[in-house]
Amino acid sequence: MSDINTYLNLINGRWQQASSGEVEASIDPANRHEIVGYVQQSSLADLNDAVGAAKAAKLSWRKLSGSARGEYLFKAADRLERRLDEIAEMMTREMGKTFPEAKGETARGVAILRYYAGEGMRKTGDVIPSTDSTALMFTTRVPLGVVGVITPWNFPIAIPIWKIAPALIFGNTIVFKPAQETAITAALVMECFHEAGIPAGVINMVTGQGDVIGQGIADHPDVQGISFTGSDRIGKLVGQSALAKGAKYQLEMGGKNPVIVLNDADLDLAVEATVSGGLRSTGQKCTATSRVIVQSDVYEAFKSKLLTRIGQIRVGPGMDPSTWMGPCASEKQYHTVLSYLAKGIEEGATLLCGGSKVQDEALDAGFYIEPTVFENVTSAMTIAQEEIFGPVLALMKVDTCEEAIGIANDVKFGLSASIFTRDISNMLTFMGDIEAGLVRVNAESAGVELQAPFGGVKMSSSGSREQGQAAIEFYTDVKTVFIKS
Ligand SMILES: NC(=O)C1=CN([C@@H]2O[C@H](COP(=O)(O)OP(=O)(O)OC[C@H]3O[C@@H](n4cnc5c(N)ncnc54)[C@H](OP(=O)(O)O)[C@@H]3O)[C@@H](O)[C@H]2O)C=CC1
Ligand SMILES: O=C(O)CCC(=O)C(=O)O
Repeated sequence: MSDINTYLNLINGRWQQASSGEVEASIDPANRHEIVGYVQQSSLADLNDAVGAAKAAKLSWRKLSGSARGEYLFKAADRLERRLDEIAEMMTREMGKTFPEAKGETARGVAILRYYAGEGMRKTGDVIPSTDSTALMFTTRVPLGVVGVITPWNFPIAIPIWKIAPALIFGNTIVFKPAQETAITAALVMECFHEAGIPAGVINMVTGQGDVIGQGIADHPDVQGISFTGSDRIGKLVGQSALAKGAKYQLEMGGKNPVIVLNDADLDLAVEATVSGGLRSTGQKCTATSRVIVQSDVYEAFKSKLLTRIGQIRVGPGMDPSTWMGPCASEKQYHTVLSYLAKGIEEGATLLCGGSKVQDEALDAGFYIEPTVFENVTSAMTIAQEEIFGPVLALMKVDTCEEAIGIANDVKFGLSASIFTRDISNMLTFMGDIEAGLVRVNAESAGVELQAPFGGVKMSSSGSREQGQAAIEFYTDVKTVFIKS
């Protein structure tokens, strides 16, 4: 283990080993024999210490002015920006995303920190006229207290920061449990907060198994709010635990996002957006395109352009500048995707390209899957219903816009959806009838802007919104104040 770094928990301002003394290797998905580093395999004792530290720090943190809290976020943003290449490279080595995408995500983390640093100077309430003319009535906002942040591996910087930054600026303290697959990247982000001089206990990170540390956060009586992104299966467990103890919770749980291509669409634009939305990050985005619903007159032309474009994709290690698409993030994810490919074939979908691991000896040690397109996919099939989280597109042919929207809505998820058309009435019908939190017209299904509300409907979300001004709704409680002179 001598040349490979070991990363520690951050508890009460100190870097600490897990009390179990156990560590876990983080593996490079581009080469399963490469250990990127070791992370702590923590126990509930470590989690209790972290929650205790966050609880002890919460009063002095909430008593600071918003602008004073914002200063720490500005400093953390500066640190992250200075270390952008180094931290982005770690992300690529830990979870396989290409280096340009990892740099883009790290830069997004910097921008999110600065956005919320500025929020510390903005209004937190309204004056409401009372029926009593001698009274002053207004609303103000108070923090929840200790907030638990549980995050996945697919956006190891952006997702933690878009939860942590608003939680901090509105006066909460944090216990953060990143996905174990990307716990080193998370530790480097924590270093940026630590180097920014954030007071001890305000932000704590404990790494370890989800069913121990994540579930422990969800169950802990001193954690008053939980923000979770991940699978719908685990999201439900987190929501039930939070509800049982009376904590506020927020769940973001993925999608089965459709792109509709109508007869009057700009096909080149639609193809480019389908490829980018479906296959960037190896399809591992909750906003990724997975169903492509195409109107019959342009179906063959669209299919042919799509297959030509996909044929040009170069799969390889994320650090290789010629790579367009990297490996799946982990062995578990790789096997999950392979099992969906087998299921698609078994249930009668027709394979147009891809369909298996990449057949290239040079890539044998990595978790590489070919970009895959199925056609003759029906809504009854598993690959049209479940989130695959891999480089897989399902083509579905329809006759009308209404039929397309009906199929698009025929899933339990409702995160993002896009349509390609030049017809304003089709755009308006889509905007009104599609069951999705993010509606995109002539643009890919992925692509979230930090200043706009983000979240879904149905099983994609617990109903609240993240990012932008919407974040204040989750990370604070409203107090209505009535003062009589
Ligand atoms: N909406 C999205 O953006 C994402 C969706 N997914 C979907 O989920 C599938 C599985 O991915 P996976 O990584 O296993 O997602 P999970 O939902 O298992 O993991 C998300 C986070 O929750 C933690 N966790 C695991 N078990 C519990 C628990 N009982 N209580 C609280 N927290 C827990 C995980 O920890 P740890 O992993 O360290 O054990 C991780 O930090 C993917 O194939 C994809 O379909 C996955 C990631 C992101
Ligand atoms: O599309 C994006 O940029 C964000 C996607 C996302 O939040 C996710 O995959 O979890």
